[in-house]
This record gives sequence, structure tokens and C-alpha cells, in this order.
Amino acid sequence: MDNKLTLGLFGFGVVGQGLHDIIKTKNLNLAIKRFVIKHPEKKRTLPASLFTTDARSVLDDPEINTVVELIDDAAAAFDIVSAALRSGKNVVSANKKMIATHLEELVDIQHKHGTSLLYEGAVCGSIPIIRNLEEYYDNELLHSVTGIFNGSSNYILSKIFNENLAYSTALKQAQDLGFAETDPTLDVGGFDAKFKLTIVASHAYGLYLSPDAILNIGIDKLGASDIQFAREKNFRIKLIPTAREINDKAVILYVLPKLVSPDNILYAVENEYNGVLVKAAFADEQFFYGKGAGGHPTGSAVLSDIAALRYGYKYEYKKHLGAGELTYSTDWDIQVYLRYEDEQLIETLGFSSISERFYANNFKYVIGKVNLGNILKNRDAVNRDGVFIAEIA
Ligand SMILES: NC(=O)C1=CN([C@@H]2O[C@H](COP(=O)(O)OP(=O)(O)OC[C@H]3O[C@@H](n4cnc5c(N)ncnc54)[C@H](OP(=O)(O)O)[C@@H]3O)[C@@H](O)[C@H]2O)C=CC1
Ligand SMILES: N[C@@H](CC=O)C(=O)O
Repeated sequence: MDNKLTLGLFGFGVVGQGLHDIIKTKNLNLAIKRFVIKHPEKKRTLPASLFTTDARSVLDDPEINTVVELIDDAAAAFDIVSAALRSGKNVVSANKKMIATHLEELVDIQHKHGTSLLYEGAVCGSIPIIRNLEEYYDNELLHSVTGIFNGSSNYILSKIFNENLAYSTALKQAQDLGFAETDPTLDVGGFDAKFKLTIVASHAYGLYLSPDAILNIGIDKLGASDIQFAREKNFRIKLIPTAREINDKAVILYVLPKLVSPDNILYAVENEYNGVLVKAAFADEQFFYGKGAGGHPTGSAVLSDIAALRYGYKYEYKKHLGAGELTYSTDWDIQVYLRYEDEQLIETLGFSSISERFYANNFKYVIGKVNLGNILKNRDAVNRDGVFIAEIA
């Protein structure tokens, strides 16, 4: 099938412009009829007549059969995407916060209206992980899906570890390069990685979960002593989301910084690059590597989804058909490095074992095993100034 696609594009920022750059270099059987933006006063690189702030002019246009949603407002994005799907238009989105928060509802709308929502660009930029989890790993038992899912935090950590840049300078660079979210707390606080993990959990394990139920600790409390500790032990610190089957009934999910050694493939993933490490029963380990942020890498994933709509591609959410087989659990001990100030925190977290302890005037840490559920329950006590927690193998 080679249907002509007539697009309405919401958003002409980093990703919207990146997509447009790619589309204009190719002779594709598609046309962008209209761009919906928020600030009409902004200077654009295309004729003003193509831009509007009126969402209805796209949603109510019967000639537009495909909506591409690339805006930085998750609430508005949900309204746009759900209205488009309900009106019979297929949609491509890169909005991981919106998708992670509303996935089950969006799947229902697609089923009811026979439309398709694709979102490869929402998870790890240019890396084609969603379609692989849907299609390639359809029958494989997946032991785990982990990796580096956020380009901005990885960029910041790379600049700190490799170039001794200050955290704030590195963050500013990630923003200037268009990698960071409009609210960069989403990146450095591990929220963005968690939204992506929530989407991965659906396609890998058939789970619909509220992101709020999942632990995310970011890199924003990283301090000079943690960096020194990591360097002395020849570790690098990476922000790692983890989805892992702990037995044939339960899956654990969390986002934590991790101290990784040079023999870990993620050690060498630098800057805005992402890496997805899939461990499957028979295929064993497989590694996907590519740019996780930026207009062109993300635009290429968005374009791949647009092209897939030409032949009627839909996610089938097949793993949800056996729903109930696997449940989400937080009852699992993980080994962590914890820098802390108040001894009470060690009690509160209820370490089941401690293998190393260090006290100095301005630097105290323990290494030991703690239950994931306890960290989740006490996340406010852990996610505060003076404390830094990271997984350690
Ligand atoms: N940057 C990246 O590397 C990646 C981003 N993403 C996701 O892609 C989406 C877009 O990100 P990005 O391009 O970086 O964001 P930008 O901030 O660069 O651009 C956002 C665009 O959205 C428009 N906009 C905001 N609100 C509305 C609204 N209510 N109606 C219509 N237009 C609106 C803005 O309009 P105006 O131009 O008038 O201000 C702007 O054009 C986000 O969901 C982000 O999480 C996904 C993967 C990678
Ligand atoms: N802010 C995100 C953009 C891509 O998803 C990131 O840094 O990874």
C-alpha cells in the first residue's frame, strides 16, 4: 500500500524542525499541510501562512489523515492526540511523559476507533526499541531491559567525568544543544528515563503502570565526594533504568544512578548517546546503541513511524493479551552506595546487610543491600540534599 499521507504537525521546536529538515531532503509521498505552534510572534524559517495556533484547523480538516505531535506540554498533547485518534486520524508522537501517563487509555481509544498511535521517537531517540520489543521479541522470554535512556543526564555525566566540567555548565550545554526537556528536572531527576521505562515495561512485559508507582532517583544530588569515590574505584556513574523479571511471576522496575565498571558495555556510552541492553532467554544479551536526543536523531525515528503508517502499521500490544501473568513488584534487595549525613536514614531504609562503611568529617557512606520497596517508600528522605544513592554491582 502506498497511501498519500497529509500531515498536520503540532510543534516546530527541536524535534519538529529536525523532522522537517529530514522530510525536505527526501522525495516522500507525504505533505505537511499545516503547523500548529504556541507562540505566533516567533520568527520561523518557513512561510508564516503555514503556521497557526488553532488546533481545530488540523483536527477538523478531513484532508489531514495523520497528526504528528511534537510539543513540550504533556497535558495539551494528550488532548490533541486523543482527539485526533477519536476523529479517525493516525498519530505519531514523541511525548514520553504523555504516553507513559495515559498509555492504557490511549490503547483503548485506538481499539475503539481503529486508529494507530506510534511513538518510537519517545523512547531513546533514534534507537528502534519499541518496534523490536513488539515484533522481534514477540516470543522471547525477556529477562531484563536496562540501559541508558536519557541523553541529557548522560551528556552531563560524561562532561563531568571526562572533562571535569561543572554540573551546571554541562546542564546548560545539554539545554543549548536541544537535548534537555523544557523543564530539565525531568532529565536530571530521572523522570524522563522513568517515563521511557514505563513504556518499555508495557511492550516488554505487558504491564500498564502509573509512572508514580515506580522509583526514580536522578543525578541532581551527585556531589564532589561521589565523583571522587567513583574515580578512585575506576567507576563511571550512569543513570540506569531497569526492568527485570525476578521470577516467572514478577517484574521489578526502577531508575537509579549506577556505578559502572569498564567491563560494563554501558561504561563507554557517552554524551547524548543511549544504549539499550536486552537480555533474553535464548538470544542472550543484545545491545542497541545510538543517539538518544536531538532533533535529527529523534526526527528520524518519527519519520520511520510516519512511513510505517503508510502500510497501516499498529502496535498490537500482544503481551497484554496474557495480562495477569506478570505483576509489578518492589520486593527485591539491591546493592547500593549511599552517601548520607543523618545516621537515622540507615535505620529508616532498613539495610539487610552492610559490606562497607566510611566516615570522615564531610563524607559518610555505606555500601549494602536494601529493599527496593523501602527506598520507594522513603523516596523523599533519599532524594534530598546531602544524600546520594546509586546502585553498585
Ligand atoms: N529534544 C529532544 O531531543 C527530544 C524531545 N522529545 C520530545 O519531543 C517533544 C518536543 O520536544 P522539543 O522539540 O525538544 O521541544 P521544543 O521546546 O523545542 O519545542 C516545543 C514546540 O511545541 C510547541 N508547543 C508547545 N505547546 C503547544 C501547544 N499547546 N500547541 C501547539 N504547539 C505547542 C512550541 O511552540 P512555539 O514554537 O510557538 O513555542 C514549540 O514549537 C517533547 O515531548 C519532548 O519530550 C523526544 C525525544 C527527543
Ligand atoms: N530530554 C530527553 C530527550 C529525548 O528523549 C533526553 O535527554 O534524553
